[in-house]
Amino acid sequence: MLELDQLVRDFGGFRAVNGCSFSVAEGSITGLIGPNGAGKTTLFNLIAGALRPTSGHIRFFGEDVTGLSSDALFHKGLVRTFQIPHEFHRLTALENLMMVPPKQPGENLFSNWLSWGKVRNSEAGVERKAYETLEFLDLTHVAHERAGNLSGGQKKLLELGRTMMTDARLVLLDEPAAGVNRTLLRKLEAKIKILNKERGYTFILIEHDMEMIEKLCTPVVCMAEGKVLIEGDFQSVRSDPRVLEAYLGETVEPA
Ligand SMILES: Nc1ncnc2c1ncn2[C@@H]1O[C@H](COP(=O)(O)OP(=O)(O)OP(=O)(O)O)[C@@H](O)[C@H]1O
Repeated sequence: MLELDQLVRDFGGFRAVNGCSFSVAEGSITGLIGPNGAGKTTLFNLIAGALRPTSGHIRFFGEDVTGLSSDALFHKGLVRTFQIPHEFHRLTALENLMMVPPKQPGENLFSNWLSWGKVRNSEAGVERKAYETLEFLDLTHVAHERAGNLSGGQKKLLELGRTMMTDARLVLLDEPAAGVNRTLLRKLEAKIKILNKERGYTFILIEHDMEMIEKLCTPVVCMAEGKVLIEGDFQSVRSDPRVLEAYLGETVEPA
């Protein structure tokens, strides 16, 4: 589904991503781990079109999408969520979801005039879908609450919900566990699993919470110093001495 081919990204004289290559299979949940500063978020920004690579290529379903804008990628089904959820604080949870679908007929004043019936039907459809999404996430009790008043975990669920309002194929989740309490975390994991198994979403997940990585992710890709250090199942990656060395910054003898 996604192929990264020798991606490089420089910031001035500093190379944050240094020849990164790996592939993501459709239907997988790939975990992206690595110590602080390994280049994970920069790589996400390259994949999602927020940054242009200095060199290298990105292919999505075989098409070279290197350098496409995040908007263009969004329309192709590649969606990213953020470490800090980007909800509209003053809008309700329901309205936040209704904001998402691109190219609603209601967006355009001229088409409003020409086909107001179509606009009304489309908006009703969007509202229904938004309610269904809130039901799926067990958030109906906060449907009319301002998003700014939701808890950190509820905001993460809402962010996931925004991906469900699109025709997402590949979702990039940036530290979904950060700042989420244990109970909501289990719920978030369960929802990600259902979206993967039943709705066919493919995920790449940056996470420092190894419990979440272990539960959800195969394969796991470990980055260090802008490169892929090792890729494999959770157990083999976790027990690899190079991974321990990267995290601890010192050589550890294999067990
Ligand atoms: N806009 C920028 N300008 C200059 N340097 C940057 C910029 N963005 C990232 N970097 C540097 O690139 C390196 C990789 O950062 P990045 O945020 O991608 O790491 P990360 O693996 O996501 O880390 P963390 O796990 O701490 O979030 C870091 O040394 C960072 O300081």
